[in-house]
Amino acid sequence: MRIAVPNKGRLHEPTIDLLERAGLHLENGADRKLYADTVDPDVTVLFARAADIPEYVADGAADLGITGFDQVQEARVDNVDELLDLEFGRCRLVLAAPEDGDITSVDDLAGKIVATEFPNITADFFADTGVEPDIVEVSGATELTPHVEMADAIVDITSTGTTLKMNRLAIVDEVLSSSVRLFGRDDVLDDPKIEEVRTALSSVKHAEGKRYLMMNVPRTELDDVRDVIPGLGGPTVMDIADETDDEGKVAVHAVVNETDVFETITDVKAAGASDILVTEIERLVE
Ligand SMILES: Nc1ncnc2c1ncn2[C@@H]1O[C@H](COP(=O)(O)OP(=O)(O)OP(=O)(O)O)[C@@H](O)[C@H]1O
Ligand SMILES: O=P(O)(O)OC[C@H]1O[C@H](OP(=O)(O)OP(=O)(O)O)[C@H](O)[C@@H]1O
Ligand SMILES: [Mg+2]
Repeated sequence: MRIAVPNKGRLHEPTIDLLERAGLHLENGADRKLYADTVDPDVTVLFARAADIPEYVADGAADLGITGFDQVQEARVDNVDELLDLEFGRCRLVLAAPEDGDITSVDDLAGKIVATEFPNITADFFADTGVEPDIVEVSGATELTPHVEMADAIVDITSTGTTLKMNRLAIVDEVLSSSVRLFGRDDVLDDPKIEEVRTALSSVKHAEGKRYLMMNVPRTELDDVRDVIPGLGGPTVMDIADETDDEGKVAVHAVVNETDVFETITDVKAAGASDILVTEIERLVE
């Protein structure tokens, strides 16, 4: 089974990092190589441009792909299904025009020119509005085009808004909201290996922002401690195998949201817990 992932750019590192955390460690993958083996002999990773990945999957060069939702939409592939939102690479495709110009709404673009790296998404967006500007495809530096009279407006990616601001462009409308997705070709989705990979990746996402809390609690205080743990489901309670432990303590383990850890420690301590340990969680398979 082959997974196509971005070969460079901003999505490359976080994608490799995610595969590694999911246990799909890459092997024999030197810089500039086009593919790498993984610890799983059935899984190979292909490196391709973020924009080409949907085609790779649709055509059968790869079975699974990881790239931005914007790229999947732009490729207009109809034989791939989304399997998981990986929740990084968040950005928006927006319609933007010069801050001090005449274009302040979609309607102002009738008969005008819009430049974009995403002509298909842009065409679909305008088809829904009934306004039909000319769409000019560019391959980068889209923000420049309104200032050199190539276009009246642009459809481009924004996340922090810095690039738009630097180029004195204002958002007119939102076209699409994107993040990185795992997707697969529909004729291979029954393969159990696909579910294995999906589960491994989603277990990393589930573990994000969670901590594992362990503590010892006198049996007599167990109910009080249990009451103050905001766990995912109830905490796990285990006997401590210690014959000399005449107090009768138990070990309590719980998965807690990172944001609740500080308060929970204070609360369980006050309720009688001791020897409290907090650890990170690599993966959480639900
Ligand atoms: N500023 C951004 N913030 C968040 N995500 C972004 C941003 N720019 C691009 N992305 C996401 O990354 C994907 C790949 O972007 P792009 O093709 O521009 O590659 P890149 O990482 O910029 O590398 P390069 O442009 O050097 O090839 C986009 O389709 C989008 O999903
Ligand atoms: O809202 P911002 O945080 O400023 O991000 C938006 C910019 O990010 C992307 O460019 P990128 O940095 O990938 O450069 P590129 O044009 O070389 O792809 C995108 O094409 C925008 O220009
Ligand atoms: Mg880019």
